[in-house]
Amino acid sequence: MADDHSPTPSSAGHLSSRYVLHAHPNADAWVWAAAVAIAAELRRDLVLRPRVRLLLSGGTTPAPVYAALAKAPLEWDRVDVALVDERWLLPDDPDSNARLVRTHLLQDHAGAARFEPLTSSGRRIEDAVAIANAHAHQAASVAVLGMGEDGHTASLFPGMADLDRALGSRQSYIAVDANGCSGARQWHKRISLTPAGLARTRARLLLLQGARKRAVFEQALASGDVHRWPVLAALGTSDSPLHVHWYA
Ligand SMILES: O=C1O[C@H](COP(=O)(O)O)[C@@H](O)[C@H](O)[C@H]1O
Repeated sequence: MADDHSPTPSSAGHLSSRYVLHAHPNADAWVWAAAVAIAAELRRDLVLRPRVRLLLSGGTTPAPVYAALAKAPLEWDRVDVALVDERWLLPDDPDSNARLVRTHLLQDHAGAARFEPLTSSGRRIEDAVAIANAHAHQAASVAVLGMGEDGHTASLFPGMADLDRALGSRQSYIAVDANGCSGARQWHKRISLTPAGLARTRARLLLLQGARKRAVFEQALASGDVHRWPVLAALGTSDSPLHVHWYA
């Protein structure tokens, strides 16, 4: 399914009801539409619950959206911010997803939010995963996802030895080793949200930039093979589709 800005791609086939494509004319429109959409999901749940949960990705794409979202006038002191995935790095490491979120989201109004990094000094990866799974009992209002040009999302990489275990897991988070997956670069040891964890979030957004990523997404939809294109695990249902925000 696509919105007014863009025709439904014919290659989307039977998966077309599981996502909505929002094609934006430029970077500014993309940033503000995505930030407004995330804020709206949070605001909706803040009316219903004492605390709400927001799951965020790292990588090179989302920083400007996070900076715009930080300016949203929400009751941020009732928002728990957690990560979709993390490289096995300490939260203050410049290459960690936690550092990206701290630098770009936890500023302005959003500085009042409570942040739960996935890693901590002296914590073993098994303990980090157990803590993440305990926190995940509180269902998230919204998850913000990215996608690499290899078709990975969160830390679910094509060809990863742990991919089947991740796809079949009933846990929300697992530790993975993406050794040999070029998209994981030097950070092969990671913690990732699983499709089961993602299914527990009420809404999900995928942030994409550039013609290459759009082509990768189309290729994934045409193939339908989640092992080759793990981003397909992010697709929602016809009742709760994945919202894909894209600009060229
Ligand atoms: O390694 C990661 O990559 C993906 C995609 O990142 P991008 O640089 O292509 O935007 C990201 O969504 C994920 O959180 C991160 O750990």
